[in-house]
Amino acid sequence: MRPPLVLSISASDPLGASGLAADLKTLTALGVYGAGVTTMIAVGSTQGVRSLHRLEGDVVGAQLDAVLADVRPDATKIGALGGAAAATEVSRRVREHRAELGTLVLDAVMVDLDGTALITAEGAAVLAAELVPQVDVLVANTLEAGQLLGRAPATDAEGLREHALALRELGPRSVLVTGARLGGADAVDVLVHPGGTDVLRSARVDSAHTRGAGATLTAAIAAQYARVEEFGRTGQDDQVGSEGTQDDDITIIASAREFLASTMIDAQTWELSRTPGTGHGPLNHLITLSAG
Ligand SMILES: Nc1ncnc2c1ncn2[C@@H]1O[C@H](COP(=O)(O)OP(=O)(O)O)[C@@H](O)[C@H]1O
Ligand SMILES: Cc1ncc(COP(=O)(O)OP(=O)(O)O)c(N)n1
Repeated sequence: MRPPLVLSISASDPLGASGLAADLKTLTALGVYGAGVTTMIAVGSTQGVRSLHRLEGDVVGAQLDAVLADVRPDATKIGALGGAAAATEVSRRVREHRAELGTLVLDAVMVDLDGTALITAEGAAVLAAELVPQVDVLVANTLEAGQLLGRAPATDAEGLREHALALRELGPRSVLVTGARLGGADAVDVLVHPGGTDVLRSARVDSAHTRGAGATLTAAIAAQYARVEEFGRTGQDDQVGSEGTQDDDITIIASAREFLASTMIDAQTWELSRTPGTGHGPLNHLITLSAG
């Protein structure tokens, strides 16, 4: 027996709100073993990122080599890379091990919710040219989608759809462009997948605790793919083949969005910071463990 396993390749933050910490908590909450490769330390807090410390490319490469020589992920999530060194090492390992990474989910992390750039221009270029074409599922917010396409960010749902369609032309099987930054009563995301285009809406949660939403969503997506893979492996669900089905993307992404909403609603009343009422706090990733 082996548990469903997701490899997260992400940055670390000391608050544990985003990046690797958010990923590992989300994976734990969803019953999936999480392995983690660190790309960068993003020093920050509820008040935002103070400084970025990118790991040398060979340190990122060595972590990838060690973990991939040892375990076979059911799904892999790529998050913040920080710069060209990590992006190049990750792209190379993805090319070499593509068939052994399970479903590959890319959170195209470029800008955080405070507007801080989390990747250099050179890193973003490697991400766009080398990684985007190789992934199964690409998730980008409006700024990231615009940057990947060299266009102005979308300003409405139709723009989200156009950008998702254009990004899918670059190679991913499915593309989710998240539109929370557009405002409005609902958080609207657009998914373009093999079955068509879907507008996914959920009630906007009015909360100061939204840091790490994209990280949490993409970790939850990877977790659901890993669980589907495990069902296929253990024969627990004969409807799901080991390669999944074309309808999996919409079902899995909708379910990951529901998980995200529950983490956001539960953290709404948290008072975590020494300076309440300022900044952006984390979600309650462990909602499934605390629910009575
Ligand atoms: N206030 C909110 N209420 C409900 N959903 C939200 C809210 N903010 C973000 N989301 C959802 O969180 C996910 C991540 O979106 P977004 O914040 O755009 O990404 P990122 O964290 O990468 O910038 C999306 O599904 C988005 O709709
Ligand atoms: C260390 C670290 N990794 C990733 C991010 C970006 O996370 P994301 O959820 O995409 O966006 P925010 O909601 O956190 O802006 C990050 N901020 N830090």
